[in-house]
Amino acid sequence: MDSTTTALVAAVTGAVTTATAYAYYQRDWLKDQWLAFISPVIYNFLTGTTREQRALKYLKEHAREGDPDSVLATFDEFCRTQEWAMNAAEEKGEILDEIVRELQPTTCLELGTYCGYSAVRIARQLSPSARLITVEVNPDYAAVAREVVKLAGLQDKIEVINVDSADVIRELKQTYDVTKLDLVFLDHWKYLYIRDIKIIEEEKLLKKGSVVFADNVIIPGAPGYLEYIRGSKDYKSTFYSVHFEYMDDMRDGVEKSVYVGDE
Ligand SMILES: C[S@@+](CC[C@H](N)C(=O)[O-])C[C@H]1O[C@@H](n2cnc3c(N)ncnc32)[C@H](O)[C@@H]1O
Repeated sequence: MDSTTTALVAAVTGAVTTATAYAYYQRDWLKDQWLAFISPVIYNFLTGTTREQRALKYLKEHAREGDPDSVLATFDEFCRTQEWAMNAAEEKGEILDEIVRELQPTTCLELGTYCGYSAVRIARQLSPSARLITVEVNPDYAAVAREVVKLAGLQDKIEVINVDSADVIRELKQTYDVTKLDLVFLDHWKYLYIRDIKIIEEEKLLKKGSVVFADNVIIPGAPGYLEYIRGSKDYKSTFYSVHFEYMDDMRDGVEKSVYVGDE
């Protein structure tokens, strides 16, 4: 072998070894990317359906109609055994459950419905006179969410609105007959948390004791949100370190902020 060939073989061997070592050490990350983003695209292409449609089909086949707990457990099962989906999932869901149990909210707003998992989670614990308005900008997701809500038997408690969150917040008082919000769940696109909490404040929708609960403040993170909410004298915030949805090897965080400002 001449010196050029030797150098080439050494470079290729080095590159392959480095790539293999990198893939080995990043195997959890690679597995997560595969589950969350790559495999759905392939399944969608092969089946002509979307992950959300497949989830709905699974729920209709396996969950007990009119039983929110069964719908949630079946959705968790789908995400753990079939395909990953961006639901708040069990661990964050239990924190949300505790907030709803303690707060006993009358009027709740969720930004980011997706397939309705967290909406069902919240609404199943609401008192008969309470309601949840949940906002989803994607019409396909909103359509699936309405079916999931119906399957859980919660259609009288949950209103799924298919509009951009900012537009709904500005219309809450006029169009949706909301005076104040007891609970706000921020779970839409993360860069919008800061925009929308400011609109909620401008619209004077919070009262003393209202809770703003924000998901995914670490992964992927909500730019500017934590700095804003923790730096404001109007909130008392608590951070919870939790696992990222359905990924037991990845840590995320949620932030609960109690409004203590002027009404
Ligand atoms: C993480 S998912 C929500 C998951 C859901 N809360 C659950 O746990 O079941 C985020 C959703 O927010 C929606 N979204 C993003 N930007 C939005 C906006 N400006 N207004 C309403 N929905 C939005 C996305 O389409 C997506 O379905």
